[in-house]
Amino acid sequence: MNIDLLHRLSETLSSRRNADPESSYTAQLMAKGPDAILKKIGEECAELIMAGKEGNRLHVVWESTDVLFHTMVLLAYYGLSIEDVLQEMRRREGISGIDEKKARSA
Ligand SMILES: N=c1c2ncn([C@@H]3O[C@H](COP(=O)(O)OP(=O)(O)OP(=O)(O)O)[C@@H](O)[C@H]3O)c2ncn1[C@@H]1O[C@H](COP(=O)(O)O)[C@@H](O)[C@H]1O
Repeated sequence: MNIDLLHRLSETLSSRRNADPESSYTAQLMAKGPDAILKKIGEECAELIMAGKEGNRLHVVWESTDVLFHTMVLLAYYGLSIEDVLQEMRRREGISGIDEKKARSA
């Protein structure tokens, strides 16, 4: 994964928070508020599920990118970035899924 690209994209998305809604797709989506972003994530997740069911690898990559992009828009909306997600992934590194499940239910 090209982490620099994700950091650059995070910065761009963060700069869209107070941008003119007419100036970009992201600025327009953010101006509509969290419900609009969440609706978009829901739609993109549904499209990813359909792509996964059909088994078209290119389609799976395309829809995964849409899900990741819109998730990053939500993060930026709340003043977060991909770095916050990477930090959580680093924390989980080496923790088995079973340990994580126990930690969540504790
Ligand atoms: N990676 C993306 C990206 N992925 C997907 N999309 C947009 O997400 C939307 C996906 O929604 P759909 O597939 O449903 O397409 P749609 O029907 O056009 O969308 P809706 O009108 O229904 O919302 C499309 O409009 C895509 O253009 C993206 N828009 C922007 N980026 C990146 O974000 C940066 C900032 O974008 P802007 O703020 O828009 O300039 C860009 O430089 C890109 O690097």
